[in-house]
Amino acid sequence: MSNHPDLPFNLKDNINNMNEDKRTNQANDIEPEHTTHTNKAEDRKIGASLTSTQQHSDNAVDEGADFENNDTTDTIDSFFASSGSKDITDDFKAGYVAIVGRPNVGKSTLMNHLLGQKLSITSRKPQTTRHRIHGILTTDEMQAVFVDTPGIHHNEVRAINERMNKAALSALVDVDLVLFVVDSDQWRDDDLLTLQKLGETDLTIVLVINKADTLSDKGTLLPLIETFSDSFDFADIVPVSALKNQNLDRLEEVIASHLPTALPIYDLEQITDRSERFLASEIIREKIMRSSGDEVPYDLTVQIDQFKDEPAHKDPKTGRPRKACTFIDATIYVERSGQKAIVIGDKGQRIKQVGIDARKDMEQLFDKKIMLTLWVKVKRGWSDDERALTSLGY
Ligand SMILES: Nc1nc2c(ncn2[C@@H]2O[C@H](COP(=O)(O)OP(=O)(O)OP(=O)(O)O)[C@@H](O)[C@H]2O)c(=O)[nH]1
Repeated sequence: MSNHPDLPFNLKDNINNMNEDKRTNQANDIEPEHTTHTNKAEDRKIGASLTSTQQHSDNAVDEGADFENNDTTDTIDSFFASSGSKDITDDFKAGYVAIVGRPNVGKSTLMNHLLGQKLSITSRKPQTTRHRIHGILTTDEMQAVFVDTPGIHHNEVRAINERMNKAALSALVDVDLVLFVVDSDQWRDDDLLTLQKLGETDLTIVLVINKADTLSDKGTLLPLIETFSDSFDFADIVPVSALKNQNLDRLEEVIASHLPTALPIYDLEQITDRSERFLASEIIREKIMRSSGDEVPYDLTVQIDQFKDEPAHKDPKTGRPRKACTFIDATIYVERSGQKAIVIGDKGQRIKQVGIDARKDMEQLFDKKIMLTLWVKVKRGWSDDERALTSLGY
C-alpha cells in the first residue's frame, strides 16, 4: 500500500463490487439523444474547415448544420484533396480518445497542451467544462481525436449537473481509448466513482497522473503508481504535468500505441470540429470566469446572437477601404440581478475588459479582425429548468 494519504485501501475490491451491482443498469445510464461516436463516424465530414463544421445539433450556439448539404462525393473529393500533401504511412494510427476525470484535475489543460492550442476553457473553478469539445492531434504517426468530457458529478441534483453527467457518460461510447486523469496530490471519492464507471466497460484505460509538478516529494510518485497498477487493470500509467508540459511526449507515444491502425479521421490540418461560434462563446465564458474570481458562480452561459463575416469593401459613404471583419454579438445569461451587476462590474469596467480580452483571443484563434458586442441578461432559474437548458443548448 502506498503512503499516499487519501488513496482508498480496497480500491480493487470496491470497483469489483460496484461493477457487479451496476452492470445490469449500464445500458440505461447512457443517454440515447446524445451523439455517439458511431453517429459521428457516419456524419463525419473529412477535410472540413474550422468554420464550416458542425456535428452536434444539441448545441444552440453552433451555426446551422451546413455540412448536411454536402454530398458524399464532395466529402470524398475534399478528403483526397486535403490530405494529398502528406504521406500517410501504412501503420498510421487513428482513433477517438476520451479524457475523463473529476472536475478540476486538469482535463482541459491536458488537451490544450497536447494540442498546443487553446480550445477548451480552463479556470480555477471546478465544472467549467460544459460541452464535449473535440480537439484533434495529428502527428506523423497518428491522429488522436479528443473528447473532453465534463466531470462526472454524483452529489449535485440540479438539472444542469444531470445533463453534464449524461454528456460525460455518453462521451465514452465507442472511443478507442480513455485517458483517466487524476490529481497526483488529491485522491477523492469522485475519482473512485469515475473509475467504477470505467470498470463497467471493456475500454482500454490509461491512467494519467496529472499535476506531478505539485508533488513536494517526488519519491511518492513511484509507490503511487504501484498502488494504482495493483488496483486496476490500466493499459498504461503515465505521470505528467499538463500545465508544465512535462512527460507529454511520453503520453503521446502511449496514446499512439493504443490506437487502431486506420486512416486519419479528419483533415490533417484540422484542430477541432467545433464551429467558430461555439469557440467564441467558450472564450467569452472563460474570460468572465477568470475575471470574476469567486463572485460569479459557474452557472452562467453565453449565447452567440450574431456571427457575421463582412468581406473587405469600400465604405459607401466615405469611399474609404474597410478591412474584412467579423461582427459577433453575444448575450451572457446569469441567474440573478446581483450576478449581472458583478459581471458588468463597477462602471462597466469588468465587462469591458472581458470584451477586450475575448476579442484578442478570437482574433488570434480565428486569424481575422473581430468586432465584439456583449450583453448581460438575467434569465431566472435557467440552470434548474430543463426547457431553458434545451433552448440554450445543453
Ligand atoms: N500545478 C498544476 N496545475 C494544473 C495542471 N493541470 C491543470 N492545472 C490547473 O488545475 C485547474 C483546473 O484545470 P482544468 O484543465 O480546468 O481542469 P478540468 O479537469 O478540465 O476541470 P472541469 O472543467 O471542471 O472538469 C486550473 O487552474 C489549471 O491551471 C498541472 O499539471 N499542474
